[in-house]
Amino acid sequence: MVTNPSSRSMGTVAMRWHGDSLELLDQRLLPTEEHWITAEGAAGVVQCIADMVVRGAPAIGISAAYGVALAARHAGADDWQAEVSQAIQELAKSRPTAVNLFWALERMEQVFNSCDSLSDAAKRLAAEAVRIHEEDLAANLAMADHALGVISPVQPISVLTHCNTGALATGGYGTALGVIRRLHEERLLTRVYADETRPWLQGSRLTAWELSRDDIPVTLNADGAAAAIMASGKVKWVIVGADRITANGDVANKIGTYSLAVLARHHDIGFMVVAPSSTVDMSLASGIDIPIEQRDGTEIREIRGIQLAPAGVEVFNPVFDVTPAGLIDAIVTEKGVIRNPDIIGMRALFS
Ligand SMILES: CSC[C@H]1O[C@H](OP(=O)(O)O)[C@H](O)[C@@H]1O
Repeated sequence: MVTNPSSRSMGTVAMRWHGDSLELLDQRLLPTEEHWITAEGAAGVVQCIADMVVRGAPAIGISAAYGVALAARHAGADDWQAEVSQAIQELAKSRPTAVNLFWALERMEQVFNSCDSLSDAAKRLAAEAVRIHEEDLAANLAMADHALGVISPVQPISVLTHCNTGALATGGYGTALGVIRRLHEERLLTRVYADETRPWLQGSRLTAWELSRDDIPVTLNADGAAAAIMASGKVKWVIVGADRITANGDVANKIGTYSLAVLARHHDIGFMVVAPSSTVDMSLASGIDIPIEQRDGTEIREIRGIQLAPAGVEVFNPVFDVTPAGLIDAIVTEKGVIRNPDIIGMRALFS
């Protein structure tokens, strides 16, 4: 029996699996509209990932896994192997930076390679996608436990976060936002400062929405205000997610993360990265090897069709940057914590 893991996670969810169809909450429309899209087969999932209906490294991987399951479900009896293979290839092209996508597709491909009939593939690929989803939720809960051990606050603290790493970006609960959620549950959180996260505004549109829904105290700030917030002594930790972590502990995350790490070091504030092991890519030696997605300049020139800049002005829009391991105090995964990450610490946990 294929279940919907989202039904077991508390509160906000990004996706709903029904055994034969996948619904995605359209994150482009939040916070003003809660609209669910039914993905039209694997091609529909590719479109939803590329257009950022669903986004966030773990959520992309989970959605892609469901996309492969849908490909098997919709495949023709004669050509099912070619159709599923093709779907895996198309899904792999949907976004380049978050390694969770490729990790999930590899897991699905392994199952697919051992299937001997279409009905076997349809059943087992759906079950594997659900497992990937469930494991991600469990990893988030485990990471929150580990992170609390690192922070070990004796009294409530305020923290600063960037982008959206919550239930919307994952299989549920969240990575960095899961840690923040746990601090709140333990009454150890005074307030979250949430960077608005230009240009796509994951912070203002998604994080502020998620936290407000759960009555977690949040103050939204322009990205440029982070330095002043840190200088004021208000925050003890900067807590962020990741899209890819390389063998030496370098971290690709939403554009603007690197500058936060520099600022945190200057102000002697802890800098924590929270990500499941599916975000770790030990095949890349360092962050310089990470493919950084460049998105269309329209994301900076306009907001929802409203012109913000001279039409056609040249735009530089890399949507991720790389934070060098040396600026990170702790990488928290469900397998454990790497303090002051380097290749030795990474290998100790991931090889
Ligand atoms: C726990 S999500 C990791 C990550 O995904 C976000 O990117 P995007 O919204 O472009 O998919 C961001 O970098 C988050 O930190």
